[in-house]
Amino acid sequence: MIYGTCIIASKSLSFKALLLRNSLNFQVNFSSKCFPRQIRMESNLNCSIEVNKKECRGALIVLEGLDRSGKSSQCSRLVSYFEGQGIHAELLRFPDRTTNVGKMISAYLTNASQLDDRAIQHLFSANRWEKRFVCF
Ligand SMILES: Cc1cn([C@H]2C[C@H](O)[C@@H](COP(=O)(O)O)O2)c(=O)[nH]c1=O
Repeated sequence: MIYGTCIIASKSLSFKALLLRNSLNFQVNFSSKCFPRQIRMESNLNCSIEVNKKECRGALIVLEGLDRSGKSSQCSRLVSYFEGQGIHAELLRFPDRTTNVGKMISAYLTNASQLDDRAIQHLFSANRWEKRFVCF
């Protein structure tokens, strides 16, 4: 059984995250203040992320939070943890400024270019589509 979790990272909430204890069989303590939300992704009783079976779809763990709330740091820690457990993990970050669309977003975010607010939101969406082969 594979579970995913969505964690809201916030500067104002205090917690100790218990991540997927039953299915992934590990516990992670986050140094920053986070609030765990929502759990289940998929039910396949023969599938455990611990054994990294090819037929498993894996778990998608999403960290959301305000700018500068520590999402990137916590993601890096999670990836390190998984790698230490011998579990393959990929870190995806959005916006991904390395792609063609990401470069346009980066220019917008650094005030190097001006874009309509609605147009930039479409670019954020397109930026995720650019990474679909990693995600699916
Ligand atoms: C991923 C994403 C980021 N953003 C904003 C939030 C941040 O201010 C900025 C990304 O900053 P960052 O690269 O330092 O994380 O882009 C959106 O407005 N929409 C989105 O979908």
